[in-house]
Amino acid sequence: MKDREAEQLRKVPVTILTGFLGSGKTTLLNFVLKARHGYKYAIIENEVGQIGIDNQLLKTANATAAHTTEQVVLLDNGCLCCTVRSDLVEAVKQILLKADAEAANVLDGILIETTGLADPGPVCKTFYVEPDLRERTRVDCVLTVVDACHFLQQLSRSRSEGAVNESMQQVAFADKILLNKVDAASAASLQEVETTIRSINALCPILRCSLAKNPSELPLDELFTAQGFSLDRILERMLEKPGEGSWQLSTPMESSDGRRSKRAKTGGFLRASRHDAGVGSCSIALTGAPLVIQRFVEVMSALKNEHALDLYRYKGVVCVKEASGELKQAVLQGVHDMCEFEPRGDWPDGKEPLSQLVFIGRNLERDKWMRLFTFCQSGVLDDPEDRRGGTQA
Ligand SMILES: Nc1nc2c(ncn2[C@@H]2O[C@H](COP(=O)(O)OP(=O)(O)OP(=O)(O)O)[C@@H](O)[C@H]2O)c(=O)[nH]1
Repeated sequence: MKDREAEQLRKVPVTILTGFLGSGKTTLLNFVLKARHGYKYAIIENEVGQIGIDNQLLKTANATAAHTTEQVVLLDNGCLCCTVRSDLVEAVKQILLKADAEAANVLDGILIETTGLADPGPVCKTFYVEPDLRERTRVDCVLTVVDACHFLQQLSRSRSEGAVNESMQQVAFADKILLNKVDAASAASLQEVETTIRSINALCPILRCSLAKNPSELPLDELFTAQGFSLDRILERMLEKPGEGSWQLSTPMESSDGRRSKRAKTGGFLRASRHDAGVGSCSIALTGAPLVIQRFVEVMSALKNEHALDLYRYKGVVCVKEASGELKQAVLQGVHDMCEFEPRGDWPDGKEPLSQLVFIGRNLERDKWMRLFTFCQSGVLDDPEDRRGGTQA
């Protein structure tokens, strides 16, 4: 295993658990607290309001489960995505201190249950920007519980003008989805829910389950170590399955300019699939030429600055050309304005350059972005013709 990956795996994985009201989050956490599954998780519960009901339910469960040593911490001072990030930092530090103090207390993970209305973005960001948390923990996955019986209804319920559609947002953010209550839904409606989920988030794995009926069927270790944020894992998955699902190429790309299209043959891209409110997924694939790294970095940073609020998740593996002329493989992943981009070795000799990017969020301007990324394919930095092109971005 590479050093970088090994170092990441040494950190305590943090799972951000979301899901609309009543989807089954507390049922899942109760199972985690009560069952003899052999893992030790600390749970951070976020509730808005004066009285923490879920927390009491969880505490009851914990009290009857003497064999567990998990901790439950309640943050009840407001929604995690809005107001209590310092509480969150403090809670995580306390959990780590306790684990350090008890030699036998090997912590398998920290689970954070957000309120049914939270944007997980700022929660993720807290773990990247706070040095102590970054040192000891890693965001592993946004896990979204979907209620198979009520999801379609929740998705289309009327909202005030401009209000966020939380159910849609939670699906859009997900690295993994637990499609819950399958015991109470028909095969046809399950299929319809899955198709709708796919129209919002074309990427994430969907695991059907009955958290109340058959919780022990859940592969907890896989669930809480999904590595949805790991650059190495993203690279691995995309190289393993380059032609699957949202990575398939479809509509041929229209070149923005004939001269460039001769130099850089472009593969195509999957048209954005969208639900209402403009939330959807959009994949872009470019072949025929690498992306000039400085241009790509410039385009990505402009894109995330301009669209930070609307970009829920984005991931990609790209073939970049460095100033030296060398081709490298690089991986990126981001949430809102938080973006990680790192090289992952040389581009394999003889392999045709291929860059694949996926964006999930609102108001995805795929045609415009496609033109911008195509522009990144042209020229080399010391080429005067290329410099002329640079002013057109
Ligand atoms: N039929 C069925 N019902 C379930 C299942 N899982 C949970 N429920 C029921 O769904 C209801 C809501 O479950 P909770 O776990 O409280 O949901 P939650 O997401 O924590 O809800 P909030 O705290 O309101 O956000 C409860 O009555 C559960 O018993 C399931 O697998 N099948």
